[in-house]
Amino acid sequence: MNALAATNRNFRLASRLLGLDSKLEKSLLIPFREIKVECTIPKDDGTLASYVGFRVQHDNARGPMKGGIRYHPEVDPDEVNALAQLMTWKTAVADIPYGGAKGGIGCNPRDLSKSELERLTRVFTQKIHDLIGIHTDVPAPDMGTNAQTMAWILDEYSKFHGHSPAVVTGKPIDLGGSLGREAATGRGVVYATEALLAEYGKSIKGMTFVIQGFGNVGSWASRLIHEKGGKVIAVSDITGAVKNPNGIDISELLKHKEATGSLKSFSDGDSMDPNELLVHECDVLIPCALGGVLNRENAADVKAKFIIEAANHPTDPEADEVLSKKGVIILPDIYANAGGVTVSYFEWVQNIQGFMWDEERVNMELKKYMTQAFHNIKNMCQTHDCSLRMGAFTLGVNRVARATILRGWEA
Ligand SMILES: NC(=O)C1=CN([C@@H]2O[C@H](COP(=O)(O)OP(=O)(O)OC[C@H]3O[C@@H](n4cnc5c(N)ncnc54)[C@H](O)[C@@H]3O)[C@@H](O)[C@H]2O)C=CC1
Ligand SMILES: O=C(O)CCC(=O)C(=O)O
Repeated sequence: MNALAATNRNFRLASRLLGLDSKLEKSLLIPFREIKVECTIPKDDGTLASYVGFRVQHDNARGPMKGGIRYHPEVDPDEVNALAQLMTWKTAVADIPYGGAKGGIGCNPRDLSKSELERLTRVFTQKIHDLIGIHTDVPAPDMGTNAQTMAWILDEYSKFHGHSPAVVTGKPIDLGGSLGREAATGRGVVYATEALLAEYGKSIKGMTFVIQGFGNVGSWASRLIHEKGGKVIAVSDITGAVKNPNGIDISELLKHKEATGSLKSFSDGDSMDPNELLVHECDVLIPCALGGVLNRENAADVKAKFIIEAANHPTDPEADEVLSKKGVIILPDIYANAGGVTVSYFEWVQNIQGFMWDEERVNMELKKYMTQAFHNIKNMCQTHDCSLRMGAFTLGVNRVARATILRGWEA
């Protein structure tokens, strides 16, 4: 099932649990606006190359639309649509005053030089600058993009609209970024994991973790879990996978990756088949890379007791069913990875106030939001006698539905 069909399915299940009116259900599913633009840039060798960029603005009932921009070869309209919709429910679950959006460009950032990436980002911004804005749609980083990408968007956008730091979040600190934003998604994953494990009388210390993806989210989650005494026994990224049953020294792995650009040939662990990683024996599995990685092909073989969805949409509905039957507890993406957008919200607030918070305050507020959201999800699980995924979906969808009705949807 593709990402959009899966997301629509989860939304509809939540809508039925909430007893939403069918016309409202339909209106909440249809995106506010879908943008598709052609971006042609000169490559460094003087030839021209064309790429397709997307921005899907899903819903703005609760506030400006918010969500990352992804650079990846598999970016397609359905996936961006699904990810935009997930942002709508995610911002509502986190209870931050935003709607949902997502963007992407179908390209492989690893094949582009820094100056080619800059040109591509600037052309994309030129095509969408009239449709984004501080109070309409605020982009941020996602897979394949980072603080530098946001700096280029800010610069290009500001040529048309004047200096506007709050138009993007996840910016470099020197351009108005927030302390703590870079680590925020991984840190939020850790707070979410702690909240979940506490329900089972467990804590991170001493438990074994397997982590897929060692980019922004995966590396920060690994680092913080390692610092809290968790044993990260296997990690993978696009370059390969490494395991060590005694626990990988994450600071050494970070240094190795920095020096070689790869997880290969790490001396403090053995290399392993990346396909084996998701079914490796562990207490907690944390996918931090692509969507759809847990599917009908591998779900039955998963050995983890807990899955924390740091990636967006890592588990397709078929796998969800198999894993639930096996008793695996899944903490859903629209909650587990909400730490990133929550600190993006703090960044936007700081830009609008023209006042910078210290990192301690950012992390303390993040913990408060993540803990509160977990308790709200649990309440929904009790009310509707449902899984954590449906608890999160009913929480998010209900808040968006209420805002939509209050704004006069029936008029
Ligand atoms: N950056 C953020 O603040 C947020 C990111 N997310 C989600 O977290 C996930 C990761 O995002 P980032 O860390 O920002 O991206 P990133 O681009 O910094 O890192 C992605 C990582 O995934 C790895 N990867 C790619 N293909 C892989 C494969 N086939 N097998 C194993 N590893 C593979 C890459 O090598 C890299 O280590 C995505 O699903 C994203 O949507 C969710 C919320 C916020
Ligand atoms: O920080 C943000 O605004 C969005 C992060 C994002 O794209 C996500 O949560 O999937």
